[in-house]
Amino acid sequence: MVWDQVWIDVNVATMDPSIDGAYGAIHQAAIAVKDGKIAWVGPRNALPEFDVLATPVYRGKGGWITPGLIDAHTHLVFAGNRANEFEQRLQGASYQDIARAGGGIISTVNACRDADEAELFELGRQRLNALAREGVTTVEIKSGYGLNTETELKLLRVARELGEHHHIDVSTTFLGAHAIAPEYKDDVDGYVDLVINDMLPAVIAENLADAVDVFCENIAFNLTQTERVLSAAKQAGLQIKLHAEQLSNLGGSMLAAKLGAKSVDHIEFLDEAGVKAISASGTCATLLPGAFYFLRETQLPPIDLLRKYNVPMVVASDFNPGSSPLCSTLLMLNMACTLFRLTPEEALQGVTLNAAKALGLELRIGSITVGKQADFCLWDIHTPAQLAYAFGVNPCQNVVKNGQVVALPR
Ligand SMILES: N=CN[C@@H](CCC(=O)O)C(=O)O
Ligand SMILES: [Zn+2]
Repeated sequence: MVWDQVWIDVNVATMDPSIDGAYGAIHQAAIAVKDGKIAWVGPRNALPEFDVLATPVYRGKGGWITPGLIDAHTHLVFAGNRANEFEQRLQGASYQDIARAGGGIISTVNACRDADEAELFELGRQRLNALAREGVTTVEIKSGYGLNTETELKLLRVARELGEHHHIDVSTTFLGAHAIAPEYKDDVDGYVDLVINDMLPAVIAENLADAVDVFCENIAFNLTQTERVLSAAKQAGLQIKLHAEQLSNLGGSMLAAKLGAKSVDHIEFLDEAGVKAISASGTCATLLPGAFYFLRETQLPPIDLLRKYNVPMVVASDFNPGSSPLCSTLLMLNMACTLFRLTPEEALQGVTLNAAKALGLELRIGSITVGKQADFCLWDIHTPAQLAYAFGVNPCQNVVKNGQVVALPR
């Protein structure tokens, strides 16, 4: 047997639900890789004979291997920063006050309209490097800071180019309905027409989006407007997801469930009826502890209800300049446990297999399973719980992407 590489002297948290036990763990394990895929995984003493002269063998010194981490909700391509609003909020202004006064998302929109693609690409590359150092191998990147066709296309082109020039795979999401463009502040439905009839066709023509998202909220788009955009996206064959129940309960998650959304995101104000609806539709619940922590204006999401109805919980950074300027998926693991009381295993599921589900990629990534893409990380830890337990000293030792050991950016 000749494989491309073999890993031994490791413990493996496969995150594969078909393997019994916490984390789908295999202790004293081995992994074999062939043609960019997982070819074999199991106990070291069951590893089939292989040609040791022809096969590179990596020793993990008893560390743990997990699937490559997936950050399934980011707004990572943006220019400018909103530290001034951070100061305003610390002096008593709310996120909604600032948005209603013409700041918030619109502040970043102005910066993005002025920025060129090269500047946006370099900013995005640095942020992807930060996530890559923490073992992230797939990232979702949304647009939503253009609010005109030209700039929404610019942001999505940059997101696509980042995926082409970085080892991290990028899944892109069109979020033209992120806020009402200043030019349409008195004609919201007119702006929704622009999103559906002008932006969406242009995004599709250049194949720039894998999914479409909307911000359904009292400072953004109501249920009717949200349904118009998501229905148009579905009709065009794109996956849909929704920023829902972040600051209030408009019933966005119920609508998303009805339309078969891959995920509803934030959901701090989600109620039991909404949880039952997303459970029935197989929609994932994307938890964004960074926004909860940074804004401190919302309430805890209904974790016990999500558990009760077996809703797949996703954990993501929501990295963006306004509500979650926290570019760290490892920090989100810690916050998912310390703030939202997830178990370390639930949190790790949230950045592996469940995150893959939220992106429609669970057949390809998210667990260490024979036939899946060989995306995995070696960590200098004694138990997988350490990934959520401690923060600040990065335990990531090696990253394998598509079966290639990658040189992590310094
Ligand atoms: N709430 C909507 N969108 C982002 C925040 C965007 C911003 O404030 O720039 C979020 O997911 O939190
Ligand atoms: Zn977001």
